Amino acid sequence: MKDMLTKWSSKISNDDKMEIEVSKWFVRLLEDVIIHALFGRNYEEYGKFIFKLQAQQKVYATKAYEQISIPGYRFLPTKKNIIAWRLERDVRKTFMKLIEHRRKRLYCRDDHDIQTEDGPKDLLEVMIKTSSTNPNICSLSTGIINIDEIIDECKTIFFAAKYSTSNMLTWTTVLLAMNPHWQELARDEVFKVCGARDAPSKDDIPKLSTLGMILNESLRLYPPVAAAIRQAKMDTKLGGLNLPKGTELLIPIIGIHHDSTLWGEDVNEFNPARFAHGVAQAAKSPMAFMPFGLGARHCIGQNLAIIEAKVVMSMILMRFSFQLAPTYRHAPAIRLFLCPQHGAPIIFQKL
Ligand code: HEM
Repeated sequence: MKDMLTKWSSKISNDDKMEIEVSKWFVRLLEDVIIHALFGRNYEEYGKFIFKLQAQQKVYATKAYEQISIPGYRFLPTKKNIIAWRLERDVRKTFMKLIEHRRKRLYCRDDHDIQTEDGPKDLLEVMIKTSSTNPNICSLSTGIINIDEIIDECKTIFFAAKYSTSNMLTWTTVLLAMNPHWQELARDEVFKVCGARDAPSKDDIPKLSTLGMILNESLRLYPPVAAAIRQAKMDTKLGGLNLPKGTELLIPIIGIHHDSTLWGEDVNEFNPARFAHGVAQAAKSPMAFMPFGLGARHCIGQNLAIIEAKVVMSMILMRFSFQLAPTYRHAPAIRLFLCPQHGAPIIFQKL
């Protein structure tokens, strides 16, 4: 993070202003955070390679999402499908290599000792330890989860964590650029809570309540994940609806967040104060706010995402004031995730 801000500062000479397209920077920042949290420092190369492959996958997935879906089409060996299948194979192979390497380092040394008695250092280590009930057996199939499940979890986290959190940061920066009053309130709070520290400490994070309200309002107006999907596992009665087993439901998170019967007449306005008394009091229903989904399968990364966003936004607010660039065009679009279609050019000035 400090690296990114130093680069921004060096682009701005003296008290000049500088235009920065923030969405690209936030994506790169999130890649670093995820690689370190999931794999640890030594696996940067693998991580970067997987991100490169997934970025290509996203292009194909977005195109497929925007096209009319013809049943069975995805199984045909068209040029696009062949490329998509190859990318999927390569992602899997790279994860497999990485997990194998890590597992060997953990358990399969010559002396067959467990390498460390310490607690797990990152998420991958947690999963590897869960996958093997007997660490002296060099296998990933004796435990609660197997290698295919570990790979699937890694794929989801790599993809979901990067684009969702970077979009939240982008929209929050755009909204604070559009609303200088709230930008000022957030900055005042950051200085008051963090004092002379150049980044918030672990104890500062929960005290940044205005910033928390701003992040919630940003997630309400521009939820990075615009909808969730559920399938009825059995014949179900839901309110007045009878849902036969197998029925798929699309829960329109973005629609619920913009429903004036739940949020009031100012539903389309940026008003973080609506969250002043907590999420449950912000709307007519305590379930109306669902940027991370609801229920047993809600997002596992919710707390991490909010901590990341508080750290990033407060470090920016400490150093710069910012406003929208004249080239900014407001055009939210769903490209798998809800993002600004033409990017987010912002003008930064050193404080
Ligand atoms: C602003 C950031 C984020 C948003 C808006 C977001 C949103 C969501 C949503 C809406 C779901 C689906 C929940 C449902 O179906 O009910 C989900 C699932 C998930 N998210 Fe996130 N997410 C974010 C960040 C993260 C991060 C940082 C991670 C990982 C470190 C993560 C990992 C996951 C995983 C693994 C699932 C699947 C959970 C399951 O199926 O049990 N997400 N997220």
